[in-house]
Amino acid sequence: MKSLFSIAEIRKIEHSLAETLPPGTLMQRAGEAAASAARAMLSGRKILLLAGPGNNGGDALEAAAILAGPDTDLDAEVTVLHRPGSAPPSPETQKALARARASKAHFVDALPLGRDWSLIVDGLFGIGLARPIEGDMRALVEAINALGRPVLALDVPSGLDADTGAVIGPDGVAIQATRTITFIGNKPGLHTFEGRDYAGQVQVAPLGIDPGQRPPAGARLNEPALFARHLAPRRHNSHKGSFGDVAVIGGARGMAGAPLLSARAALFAGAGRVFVAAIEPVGAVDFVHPEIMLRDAQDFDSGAATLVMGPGMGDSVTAMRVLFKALEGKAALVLDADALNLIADSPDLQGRLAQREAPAIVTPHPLEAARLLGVTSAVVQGDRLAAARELASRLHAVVVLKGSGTVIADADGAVAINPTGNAGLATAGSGDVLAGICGSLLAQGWEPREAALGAVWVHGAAADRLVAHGSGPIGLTAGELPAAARAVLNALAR
Ligand SMILES: NC(=O)C1=CN([C@@H]2O[C@H](COP(=O)(O)OP(=O)(O)OC[C@H]3O[C@@H](n4cnc5c(N)ncnc54)[C@H](O)[C@@H]3O)[C@@H](O)[C@H]2O)[C@@H](O)CC1
Ligand SMILES: Nc1ncnc2c1ncn2[C@@H]1O[C@H](COP(=O)(O)OP(=O)(O)O)[C@@H](O)[C@H]1O
Ligand SMILES: [K+]
Repeated sequence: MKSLFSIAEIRKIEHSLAETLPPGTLMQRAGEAAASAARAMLSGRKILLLAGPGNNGGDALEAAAILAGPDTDLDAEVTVLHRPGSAPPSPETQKALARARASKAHFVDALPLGRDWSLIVDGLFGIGLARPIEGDMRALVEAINALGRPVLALDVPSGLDADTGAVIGPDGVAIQATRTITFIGNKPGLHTFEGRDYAGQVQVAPLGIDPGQRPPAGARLNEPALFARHLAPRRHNSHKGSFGDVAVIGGARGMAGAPLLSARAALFAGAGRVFVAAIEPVGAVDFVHPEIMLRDAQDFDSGAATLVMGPGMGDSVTAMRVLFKALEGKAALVLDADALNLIADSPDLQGRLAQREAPAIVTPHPLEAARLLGVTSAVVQGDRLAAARELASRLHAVVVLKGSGTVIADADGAVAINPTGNAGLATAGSGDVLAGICGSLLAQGWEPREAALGAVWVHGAAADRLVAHGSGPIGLTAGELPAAARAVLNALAR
């Protein structure tokens, strides 16, 4: 189980352990884990450790004491840049400092000239960062980032909020790490918003704490185990009616491509029959995928189909009418793009959505989520988990808050962050593909939460697969995603 612990949850674990473990045990273990991670990353002889005023600095000092200590077989030059604060350090940090001072580590007060560090270890601030990094600490962070050397961050890159993945700001700075070794448990902020860029590869050091001893975490990383039960082999004796119908409703004038992308994705993700009911009909057939049945949204009877509403739908009277009808009906719904903007403008439609009994998945990007919540997109991004939770509870739906580290939340408060995907997805139409996959899995009988988790995971993995084969991230197109998603789904099913 890939748990993600908030700062408050980690502090609670720390408090309960303090009663049973001798003082300083956790810091010693953190220092040992940090020293082995540093050795594994090291290619060269010069290590610089940055030690800040708190216990994160203590971890770095422990690591320095080990790397340059009497028992080391490491042939390296260890330099420590120690920045104590005005308040006295904790007793365990004082001990770590004494051990580091007694080692062969060389202490400096300012960043030495030269850029030939083989590795820089960031122990400036961890989960105790209380305000933006300012003054000479800020200058130090900027100077370290400008060096462009490999950086191992301890617990969390200094300056990053471990809960939200936001650089603590306004206009804040954070250490740009190559790798982050995070202690006790994994943390949400390392995996969403700016977190993935700042943390680099994330490694968890449990510090000898049995995962079973930790209380349940409030969030987790998405993984196939969360939805794999729906990937059972298909029965030989099945027919197109066995895998559900999807109808994509959208496509205002000039926006015909959006519902077609959704429909293709629904088809490639395994739905039995796929329709496009267009607001502004474009033609009789999709010549690339003649399997898709094209209809006119005005007089379309969707029957029992799962509806994917919104791709390129616009805000015309017709769009409003079909949305209203869908909210009145009993079909499972995926609401995306313009459908979300129409709902954001109408408290009545929001109320209707919240009161429906049939499943609904809503797939806002941060601006659409902001409109639905009546805040700015900066507020949404400032705490993506909270925004997704709030929206799921208000709309009584599964919420997929898109972006780097997509957040999936349900009305019961369960939250997951998705680890797949890459910046190649930052291209027009990739959201339409995601909505189509969501609809397809719903139509095939997946539970809404699992359909959302599965669709987001597969969509990201499809993009990762395309990048691995050289078709991205530069120039990856949304139209390539459905076939890659199909390959990912079949690989998972095997
Ligand atoms: N929680 C635990 O059980 C463990 C914690 N450990 C380490 O301890 C860290 C947390 O330690 P702390 O609570 O001491 O917190 P930090 O070391 O993250 O920093 C807190 C210190 O920085 C100061 N400070 C905060 N924001 C500042 C700013 N913007 N500018 C200047 N000074 C600022 C505070 O006044 C305080 O002195 C973790 O991230 C981890 O690295 C480890 O030793 C392992 C076990
Ligand atoms: N940098 C990124 N890393 C991972 N996923 C991303 C990134 N940028 C965008 N995405 C994903 O791409 C999709 C974009 O959807 P959206 O913003 O609705 O675009 P559009 O409406 O043009 O299709 C979402 O699934 C989003 O999570
Ligand atoms: K740090």
